[in-house]
Amino acid sequence: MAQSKEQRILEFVKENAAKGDPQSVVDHIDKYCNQKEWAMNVGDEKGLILDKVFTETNPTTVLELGTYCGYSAIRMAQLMKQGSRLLTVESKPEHAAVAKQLIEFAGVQDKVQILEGATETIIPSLKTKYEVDQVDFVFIDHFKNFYTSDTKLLEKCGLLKKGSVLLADNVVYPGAPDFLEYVRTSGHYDCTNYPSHVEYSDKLDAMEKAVFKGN
Ligand SMILES: O=c1[nH]cnc2c(O)cc(-c3ccc(F)cc3)c(Cl)c12
Ligand SMILES: [Mg+2]
Repeated sequence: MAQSKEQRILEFVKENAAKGDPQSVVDHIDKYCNQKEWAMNVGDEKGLILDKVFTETNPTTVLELGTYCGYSAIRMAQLMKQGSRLLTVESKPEHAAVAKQLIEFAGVQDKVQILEGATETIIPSLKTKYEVDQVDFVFIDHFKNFYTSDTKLLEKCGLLKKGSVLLADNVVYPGAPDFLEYVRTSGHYDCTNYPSHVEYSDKLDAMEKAVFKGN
């Protein structure tokens, strides 16, 4: 079986990064994806926006939609306070397998739980199966077609509280126009746009922060 790009990223990190050092893992993923093969990690430029919004929120319960290789999960885990937890949802088993190994190599496995499956199936099970009450921070970075439906599902399942922060990647490229329309016009969110660029590229992109105002 030929090695996948994600497996090559994992191998590069294991051979070059410092084990147990999340920032070293993040830096080496960026180094590989800048110099060798592009990959859809949030990256260093948008990663700084993620860090800033995450730190401002200082969340206890974090949900990520779209794990991929675990880059943003590792980035967030190193900023998380004692006793907080990150649940990250990944639909592709081969991506979840690489993410699990990178998260363990980084030493943040005690804070991060990977949930394999479709978001529309997992979100309704968070309260009962994963003992989640409400989420303080949601990083949306899976597929643009599911941004709006998953946001509405989070609302319907009572997972958002006044002040819960949604941060969505790629709202310009590949783009999530219906999501922007929804959060900006529904009346349930206070929105902020953060212009940036596609990871490891000069293509324009942006992230959108949407703070839930309560029901
Ligand atoms: O599918 C994605 N999910 C989560 N994040 C993504 C991302 O950050 C970037 C891209 C992307 C951008 C430009 C390009 F030329 C090819 C791919 C995708 Cl496609 C995703
Ligand atoms: Mg993305």
